[in-house]
Amino acid sequence: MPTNKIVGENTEQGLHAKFHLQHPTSRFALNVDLTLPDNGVTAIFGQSGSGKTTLLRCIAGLEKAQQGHFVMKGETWQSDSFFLATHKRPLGYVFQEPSLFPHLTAKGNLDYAIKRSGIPLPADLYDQVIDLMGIESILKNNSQQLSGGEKQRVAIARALLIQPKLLLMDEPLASLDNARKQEILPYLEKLKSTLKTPILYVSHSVEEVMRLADHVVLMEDGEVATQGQVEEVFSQLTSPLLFNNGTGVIWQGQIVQQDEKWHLSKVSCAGSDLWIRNNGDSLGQQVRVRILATDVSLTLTCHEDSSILNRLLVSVLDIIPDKDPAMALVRLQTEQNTLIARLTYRSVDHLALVAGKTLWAQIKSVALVR
Ligand SMILES: Nc1ncnc2c1ncn2[C@@H]1O[C@H](COP(=O)(O)OP(=O)(O)OP(=O)(O)O)[C@@H](O)[C@H]1O
Repeated sequence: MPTNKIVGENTEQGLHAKFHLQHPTSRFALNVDLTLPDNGVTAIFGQSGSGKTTLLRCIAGLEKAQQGHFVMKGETWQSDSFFLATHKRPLGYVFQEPSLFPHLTAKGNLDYAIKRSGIPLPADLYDQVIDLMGIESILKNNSQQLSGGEKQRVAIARALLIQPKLLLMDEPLASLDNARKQEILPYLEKLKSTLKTPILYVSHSVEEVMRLADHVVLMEDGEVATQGQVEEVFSQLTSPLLFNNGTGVIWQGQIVQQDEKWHLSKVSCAGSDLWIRNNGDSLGQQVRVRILATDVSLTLTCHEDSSILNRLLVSVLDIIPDKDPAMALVRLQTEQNTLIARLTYRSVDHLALVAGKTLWAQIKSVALVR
């Protein structure tokens, strides 16, 4: 494979994707110019028809954009004068539907992919991937006998065994029912924490994005509406897509104290401490918590006589109208994070909320998402 280094450009790190594509048969146009991290999970998030799959297909070389540039860690896959064919791009692609060969066993599907990749497999990688996806016991099963969730785990293992430099996942959970989704999500979390390969993960599920993503690209009408760290994007409230029942924030933290008596753990999140139920996480562990806007209420004084465990001193950043005309989303500044409370306008008026006002946020529930 050619190395295709771009001379004179600082592109040794990160992914650079620039595409302009106009489908001849539709009004849709993709116009993106993105620089993304070359590690962790980047979620491509957006409503149906916003261009998420088209972007992934351009990166894979499955869609030939009128103008296309793609450089990964200094290696050009596409430019004005160069186009690396899809089968030569070192990527794994996991689709919504697992698409295994029906006449082969799970193992047969994996062996076929390894052989086709032509890259020698390090001795321990096979076992590591099988273990990571938890598919040891189903390897001998014919792929037609596998459940939807098992098929998808085999398909992910297959994508990993070709040793990709980039893993593209297009709504890998979309064809599964909720129970199967919940079954696979822990495998994806394990994958993310074990694997060094960057993952571009297309989804329109807030839950999946909040659980898995480090970085988020929000797509609207073929363009990038916003992008950034997952905590940043969800606290901005710049897009109508972020206004729904799942509106809330994500905080990164660390377990700093265990309370054996009450089965609680204290999570320190950039200067704000939160008590959560002890989920068996060990001291020092990095965790991610999600606080829904509907679980935050505001008081002018600190209510220590309340059943609510978590109270933080906050100041009002801004007040944004919700989709429901009776409701407002109040963005709040904590020590170093942003918090969002969903209140009625009547409460906003009653508390005389204005930007800069200091008050107490009571957090009814904090969910551990990782
Ligand atoms: N081959 C094609 N020819 C014409 N139009 C297309 C083609 N492929 C996609 N489109 C259109 O491009 C737009 C973006 O489609 P795309 O599949 O990228 O969206 P998406 O955000 O991935 O949506 P979803 O979440 O529903 O999968 C849509 O309006 C779609 O109808």
